[in-house]
Amino acid sequence: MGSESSLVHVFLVSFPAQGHVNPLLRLGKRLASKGLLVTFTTPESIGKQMRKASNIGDQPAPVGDGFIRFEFFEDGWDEDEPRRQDLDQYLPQLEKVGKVIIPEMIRKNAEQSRPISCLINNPFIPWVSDVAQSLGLPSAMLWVQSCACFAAYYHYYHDLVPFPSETAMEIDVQLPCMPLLKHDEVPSFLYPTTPYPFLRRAILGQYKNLDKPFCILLDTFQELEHEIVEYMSKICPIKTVGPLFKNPRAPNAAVKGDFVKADYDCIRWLDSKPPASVVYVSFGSVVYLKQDQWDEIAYGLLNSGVNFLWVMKPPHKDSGYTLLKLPEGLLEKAGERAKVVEWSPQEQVLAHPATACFVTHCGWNSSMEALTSGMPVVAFPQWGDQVTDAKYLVDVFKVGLRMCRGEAEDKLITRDVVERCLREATVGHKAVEMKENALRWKTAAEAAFVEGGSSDRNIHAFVDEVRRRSVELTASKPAAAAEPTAEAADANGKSDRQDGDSQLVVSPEKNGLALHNHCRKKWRIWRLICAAS
Ligand SMILES: O=c1ccn([C@@H]2O[C@H](COP(=O)(O)OP(=O)(O)O)[C@@H](O)[C@H]2O)c(=O)[nH]1
Ligand SMILES: O=C(O[C@@H]1O[C@H](CO)[C@@H](O)[C@H](O)[C@H]1O)c1ccc(O)c(O)c1
Repeated sequence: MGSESSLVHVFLVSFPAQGHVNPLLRLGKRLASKGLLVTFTTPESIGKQMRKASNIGDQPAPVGDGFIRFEFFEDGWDEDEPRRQDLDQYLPQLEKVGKVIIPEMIRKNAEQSRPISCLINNPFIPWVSDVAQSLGLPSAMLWVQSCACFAAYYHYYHDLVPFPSETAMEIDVQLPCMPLLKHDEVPSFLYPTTPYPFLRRAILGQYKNLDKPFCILLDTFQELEHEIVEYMSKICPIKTVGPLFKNPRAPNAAVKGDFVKADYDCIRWLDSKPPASVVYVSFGSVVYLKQDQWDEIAYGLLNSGVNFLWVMKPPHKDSGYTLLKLPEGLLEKAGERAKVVEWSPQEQVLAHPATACFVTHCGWNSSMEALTSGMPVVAFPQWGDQVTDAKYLVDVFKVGLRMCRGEAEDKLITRDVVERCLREATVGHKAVEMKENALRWKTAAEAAFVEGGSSDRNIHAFVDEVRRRSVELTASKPAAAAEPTAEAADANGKSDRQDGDSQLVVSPEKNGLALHNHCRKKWRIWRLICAAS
């Protein structure tokens, strides 16, 4: 392991949501384990929660051959600003502030002998690749959903195939190398009637900037989405690097990004239960069901006779949702059969031998975690990618059964249906078949992430490319940075990339680049001295 400041340094910028932070942080740990210095950043509003819930310290944490460290930034709003819950207001604010503050953070890191060689962002904050370009730095993007969803949004954005529209609401969608998607299996933000047009805008924003990252990393694996990965890799520079939540070389479980402290009591409770006897129920960090649906699920769980572990997180105070309650007396009736927590250590729950199946909203992180843990699912998708993930989990990967088709159907799933699904998922031939398939995916996932597997090779190639570009950055003359060419000046401060590969960039942020080079030269001298002594 090198000293922290002698390593190639990548800077990860995350949108502040749990489903975004988790995969980017996991990528960070993976990159660190391969010998990079990784700085992870997201707004302080979330940083504060992460520090409290996940023991994030001020010092760089060693992970494998490298290190990970955290720097949070102020998004310019008060701590309790309710507008953060409104993406149409929050995303422009984040962009306005981020475009100023991220370059400052990068400059500071260079001054402190940690020059940055690459920026990586996740969706909803595509401007990070503009920042990288303006500083003459390479950038990459981590897509945090399936490759199938990546392809669906891509084809929608470029208008390549017909999607449901106001005049043809219920058409099925045929995308290349994908199963036929019924109108309600397409990512629901693309429905003409979506109540979340702001989320469509947020996701599609990334596609405007898709030519900027030199690489698009996907938290999936080649063998899982074989055909569509192959197809999309002919169009975009994608690399599958999942499942990211497994880090075979350097797990460093101490570095976590939970916003809420996980309740480990539930693991002790699981320890007391027989193998494959517990249904785990969680709808992730954003989905919030209606009270009447909650009641039906509660009675379905009670009537089915299964043990159940249920995550009931309180809603954000500004979300407009009211606290969901369990029907009176239900927990008393369930007694030792039930455990309710506000937030679980989900990875451990899914890996626990007592857990039989997972009732999930089918967010992509939960879907990947279930597949990789060999855990069958009962799909209860609501919106966005969840409806497409449910289709894949049930019909393509064959590890689950469907309890609902999504929020757009506006249908109450009754306690009888819940009970029937839970029985089917836990006992009988369907349950056995789903478990066998899930275990096959677990094995395939392991083969992808172990040393030499498809995802490991892709991470390795990515790290090599970051290193190569870092050397190019170092080799580029500070003089070039200090004197923009006429062409670059004409480009009004935009980067002056000569070809796809060259990162010899003239930018208005010339001081940043000059500093980068200056510092890297200092290191090389320092390393020579160390080697000699
Ligand atoms: O009680 C819980 C519920 C969720 N998660 C984690 O939160 C993330 C949720 O991401 P996902 O994409 O599944 O759903 P989202 O919250 O983004 O809708 C996953 O990594 C889960 O492991 C967790 O640790 N404990
Ligand atoms: O994080 C949000 O949405 C979740 O993102 C996951 C990764 O893209 C996805 O798999 C999951 O299904 C989504 O629930 C999110 C959505 C809306 C919003 O206003 C947020 O602040 C975050």
